[in-house]
Amino acid sequence: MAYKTVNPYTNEVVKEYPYATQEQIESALSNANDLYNKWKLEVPQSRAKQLHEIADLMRQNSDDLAKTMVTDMGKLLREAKGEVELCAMIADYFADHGAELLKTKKLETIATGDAQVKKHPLGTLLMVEPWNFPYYQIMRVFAPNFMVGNPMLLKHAAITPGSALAFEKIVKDSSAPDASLTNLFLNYDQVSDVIADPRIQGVALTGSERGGRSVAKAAGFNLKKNTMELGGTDSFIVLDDADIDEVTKIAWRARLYNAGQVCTSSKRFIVADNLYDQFVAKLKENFAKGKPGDPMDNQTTLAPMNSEKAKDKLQSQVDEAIEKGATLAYGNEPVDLSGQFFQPTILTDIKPDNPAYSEEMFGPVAQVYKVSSEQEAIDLANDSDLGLGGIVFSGDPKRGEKVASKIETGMVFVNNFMVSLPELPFGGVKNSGYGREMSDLGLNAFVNEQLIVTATKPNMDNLAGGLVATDPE
Ligand SMILES: NC(=O)c1ccc[n+]([C@@H]2O[C@H](COP(=O)([O-])OP(=O)(O)OC[C@H]3O[C@@H](n4cnc5c(N)ncnc54)[C@H](O)[C@@H]3O)[C@@H](O)[C@H]2O)c1
Ligand SMILES: O=CCCC(=O)O
Repeated sequence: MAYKTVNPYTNEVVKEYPYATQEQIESALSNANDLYNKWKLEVPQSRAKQLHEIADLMRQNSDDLAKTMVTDMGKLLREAKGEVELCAMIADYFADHGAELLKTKKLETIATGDAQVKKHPLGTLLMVEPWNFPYYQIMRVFAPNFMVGNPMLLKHAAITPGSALAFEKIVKDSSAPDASLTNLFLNYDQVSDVIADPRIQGVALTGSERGGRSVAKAAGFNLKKNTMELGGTDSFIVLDDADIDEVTKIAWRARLYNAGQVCTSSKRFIVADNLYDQFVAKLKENFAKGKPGDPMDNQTTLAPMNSEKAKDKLQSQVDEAIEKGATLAYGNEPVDLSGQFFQPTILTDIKPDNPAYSEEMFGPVAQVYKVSSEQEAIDLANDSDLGLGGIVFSGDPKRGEKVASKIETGMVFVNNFMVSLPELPFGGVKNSGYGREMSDLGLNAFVNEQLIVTATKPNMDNLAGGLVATDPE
């Protein structure tokens, strides 16, 4: 069995699903292509009502949807409900603004005729998604592309099949056409085959660098447009004039939210030397407060990790970091529960030759670095192959903004927690990937921006310097 829900709190195997059959794949591609041929003749506004309906259905079914996610990958129930609400907000946002953002743009030109860029759908897309936000990752691609008119096939993570089916059901229960989103339990070879199919016109992946490289290779070989939302080692810079009380209220949340399994979690805290001791002491105090337990229980504040495999990988990264010279400032004790719990852990004194310096740790482990100048903080933040997000704290927001603009990542927040909202572009640089999701940038990721220049009759007068054949006479 290929796709499997294993509850990471109880370790119970809840349900298993086989890989998709060739017939299922062919039927999904064919139905999606038929829908594309229908949608391309319609205006985006005609889909807004259906997208609002999907938002409403998500809100009405929030409890069940949230519980499905908790069973699949173990996040806290109240965080799961927050994720469902964010999905509904994203759907509402693109339903309200999609048509306006996709409207035809007129261009000023010396060419003969009226020039305009029209935005057409591209065709069917394949989205390949990870388990850490089982619905939100889908919705980031689904809502904008539904408005554009691109039908979608979903390949979700093998450990979150329940969430994949629940999202698909919401779409099918709405008045949106069934082929708007089809879930397929694909294996990696089937992913490559689907990408190669001429009916697929784009691929959106969120996941690891390794997964990204594989899928981008197949997309590149087949000349399919693609976006890659990959990992991060985001820094949280505390400048020497920062308000340490405000900083410490945010810092632990920025690391421990979703059991630390967030691409934009603050993974490297880079702290000015005058505030370092206070920062580490307060981080330890806050990390010690987590109450492990059943993620369905509202009293629990420390959720299990998503799987035994993920926990084992994090444990081996922490063990190696310590073996190679890092100081264990807090944590790394076993949690006395049978689920996949990892005690929040703080590592310091990590030198550049320690593998932990450059690896992404995808769980509740914070690295803290001491720096003696603003420039040292910037250099350390940029000394990474990844470039997703980041946070800068300063008593002077203008100074914080200046430092933020020197950080080589796709997103930086000054004096606050990073938030993801439909109107804000999301994405990274370097090995964190390329392209953006959400906002107008995400909406335009898979659009044919078609130039049309309309003249009433030919006029050669204004073509001097243009690429035209020389007059034979
Ligand atoms: N930038 C972002 O928006 C973002 C968001 C969430 C997670 N992430 C990153 O995702 C990673 C955690 O997720 P993961 O480890 O499950 O990622 P992963 O790359 O293993 O899996 C993500 C998806 O890609 C599929 N996949 C992986 N390799 C593939 C291959 N060779 N062919 C076809 N499909 C393949 C998986 O089955 C899954 O559906 C972390 O690095 C995290 O930072 C990034
Ligand atoms: O895990 C990555 C997405 C989380 C976010 O939107 O910040």
